[in-house]
Amino acid sequence: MPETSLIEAHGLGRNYPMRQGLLGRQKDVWAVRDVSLNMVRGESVGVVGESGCGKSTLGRMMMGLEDPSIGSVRFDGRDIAGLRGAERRRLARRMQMVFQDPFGSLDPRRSVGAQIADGLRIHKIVPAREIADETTRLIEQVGLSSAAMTRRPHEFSGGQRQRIAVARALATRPDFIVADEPISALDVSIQAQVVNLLIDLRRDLDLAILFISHDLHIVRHFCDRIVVMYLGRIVEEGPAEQVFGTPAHPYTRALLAATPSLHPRPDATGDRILSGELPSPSNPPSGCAFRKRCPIAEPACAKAVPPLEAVEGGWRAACIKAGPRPAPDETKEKGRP
Ligand SMILES: Nc1ncnc2c1ncn2[C@@H]1O[C@H](COP(=O)(O)OP(=O)(O)OP(=O)(O)O)[C@@H](O)[C@H]1O
Repeated sequence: MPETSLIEAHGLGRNYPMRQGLLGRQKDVWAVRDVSLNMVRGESVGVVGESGCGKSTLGRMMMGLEDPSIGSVRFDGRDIAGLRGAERRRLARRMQMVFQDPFGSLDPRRSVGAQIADGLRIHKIVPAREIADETTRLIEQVGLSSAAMTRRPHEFSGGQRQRIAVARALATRPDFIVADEPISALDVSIQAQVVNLLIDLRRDLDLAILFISHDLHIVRHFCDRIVVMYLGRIVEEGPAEQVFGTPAHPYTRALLAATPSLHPRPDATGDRILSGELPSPSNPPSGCAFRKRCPIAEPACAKAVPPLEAVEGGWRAACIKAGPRPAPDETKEKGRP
C-alpha cells in the first residue's frame, strides 16, 4: 500500500502585484503556478531551477509562512490555511525552516543555548527542569560541544552557525523541514559536512526535507526525488536517478549540460548549455515558457502550456516531446544494420 503523504500541496499558485515601469500599470505576476507536490515521512525532495523560478516562494507556502493565492497545502491531512491559535502553534512546532544565512536568523545578542531553548520552552517539548539537558543534547546532536551553549553566534564559523540553526530547528521535534539554500553561503570545504549532517538527521529522525538549492551535485547526493522548476511551474519531477540519469525535459537536460560532471555525455546527446535570458515572469511566452530557449521547440509548443504528464511511474515531465533519452551508445546499437 502506498505510504500516506505527510504534506500535500495541491494546485498551488502565488501572485504578486508588480508595476510595469515607473508609471506603468500594476499587473499580477505569478511567482508559482499550478504546483502539486506530495511528500511522505523521511523523504528528501530537492527543488532546483534558475534564480527567480519560484523555489523559495514554494518553500514558504509549504511551510505556511506565506498564503497561496490559489490551491492548498495539507499537513497530515489538514488544510494549513484554516488553522489558528493553538492549532496553528501545534502545526508550527512540526514544521521548521533552515535558511541560507544562519547569521540573519540568529539573534547576535543572545547565547546559542538560550536561542535553542526558546523552542523547547514555547512548545513545552520537555519539562522546565530538563531544558538545559535537552539543549545540550541538541547541540551535541549537530556535532558541537556543550561549551557552545553560553557563547554568542558571532563566536562561531559559518558552518558552525548553520549547525546551531539546525539544532534550533530540531528543538521542536519537527516532522518536516524546508532547507532553503542551507549551504550556499558556506565555504565549499564545509558544505559537505553540513549536508552530511542533514542526511544523518533525516535518517535518524525520519524527517521529510524539502531541499532548495542551486547546486545540482548536492541535490543529487542528498535527495530521493527532484523537482525542476521553470518560471514558477514544475517542468519535471521524479526519482533522482531518473531525473539526473535520463532527464526527460529539455530544460533539465540543459541544466545538467551546464554541470558537465553530472551529465552523462552532453556532446553525444546534443544537449546545449542554456542560452538566452530567463523570460520575465511578468511576460512569459505563450504555451511552454521554455520554448524560446529550447533546442527542440516546434510551433505546437506555442499553443498551450504542456501538462505535467507521467513519463513512467512517479516520474513526470511537462513537454510535448518529453521522454527519457536513450543513452547514446544504445542509439548507435539500434541504428546498426
Ligand atoms: N514578496 C514578493 N513581492 C513581489 N515579488 C516577489 C516576492 N517574492 C518573490 N517575488 C517574485 O517571485 C519570483 C520567484 O521568486 P523566488 O524568490 O521564489 O524565486 P527563487 O527561485 O527562490 O529565486 P532564488 O534562487 O534567487 O532565491 C521572482 O520573480 C520574484 O521577484
